[in-house]
Amino acid sequence: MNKLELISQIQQKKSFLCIGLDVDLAKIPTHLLSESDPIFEFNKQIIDATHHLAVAYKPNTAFYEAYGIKGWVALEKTINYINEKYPEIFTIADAKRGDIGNTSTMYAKAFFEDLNFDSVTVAPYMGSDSVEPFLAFNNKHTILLALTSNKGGLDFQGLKTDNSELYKEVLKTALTWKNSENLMFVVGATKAEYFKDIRQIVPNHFLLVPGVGAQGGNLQDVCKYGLNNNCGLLINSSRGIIYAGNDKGFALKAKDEAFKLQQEMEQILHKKSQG
Ligand SMILES: O=c1ccn([C@@H]2O[C@H](COP(=O)(O)O)[C@@H](O)[C@H]2O)c(=O)[nH]1
Repeated sequence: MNKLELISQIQQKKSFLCIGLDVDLAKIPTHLLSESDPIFEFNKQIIDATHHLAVAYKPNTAFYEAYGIKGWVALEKTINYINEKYPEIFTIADAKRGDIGNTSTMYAKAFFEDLNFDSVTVAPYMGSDSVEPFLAFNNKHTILLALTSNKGGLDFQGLKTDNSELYKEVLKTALTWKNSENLMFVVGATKAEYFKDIRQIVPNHFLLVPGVGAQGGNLQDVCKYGLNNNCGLLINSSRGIIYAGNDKGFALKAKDEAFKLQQEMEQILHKKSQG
C-alpha cells in the first residue's frame, strides 16, 4: 500500500486508529480455547467487528512467536485474512528487527514478501546498512523506533549529544538514508511533550504512536503537535481495545472501545480541517 492510499483511507473512515492484535491465550475469552486455532478465531472476530473504525492492524510478533509454530501459523492466517477480506487496511508487523545487511534483507523478505505486511518496525541501533535493506522495498514501509513509549526508552534515546539528543540524531540521520521516503517513525504517546520538536525534524512522515489506553497516553495531547496536513499519525491501542470484554460479547466490547477512539479522532480531524 502506498501513502496516498493510507491517507485516503484515513479521510474516508475519519479515523487514524491502529488496533494492536497482541493475543495472549491467558486473556482471551475461555470459550475460544476449544477452537482449533483460538488465536486466529479471536483476531478474526475482533477484525470483523472493528475494520470500519480502524485504518491499521498491528500484530506484535512476540505474541505469536511465544506459541511456536502454532503462533506463527495464526499470524500468517491473520495477515492473509486482513489482506483478502479488508485489503484497504494498512498492516504493521511489530517485530522490531534490524541486523547486518544480508540478515536484514531476509527479515524484510519474511515480512514484506512471504507474509505480505505493508510495514515492519525496525530498531535503528545498528545503523544505516541495517535499515536500508528494508527501505529498498517499493510500497513497503519501515517504521523506525525513534522515541519509544516505555519509561526506559529515555535511558539511551534521551542521551544528550553535543547539540541534541540521541533520538533526534536518529531522526535526522535516518532522513539521509537511501529511500528515506519509505520511513515512518515510532513515537510513544506517553511522550506527548516531545512531539513539537519531533515534528520540526520530520514534518511530513507518518508517526506510529503506541501507548494510548493501557499505558495511559493521551490522544489529544499527542495530536496537538503530532498532526500534520495529511494527519500523519497512526495511533495504536492494543489491550485497551481487544481485552475490553472477556465473554462471548468480547468483539462488540472491542468495537465500542474502537468507536470511542474513532469518534474522538473524527472530531480532531474536523477541528484541524477548520484551521
Ligand atoms: O514504543 C513502543 C513501541 C511498541 N509498542 C508496542 O505497542 C503495543 C502497545 O500495546 P498496549 O496494550 O496498547 O499498551 C505493544 O505491542 C507494544 O509492544 C509500545 O507499546 N511502545
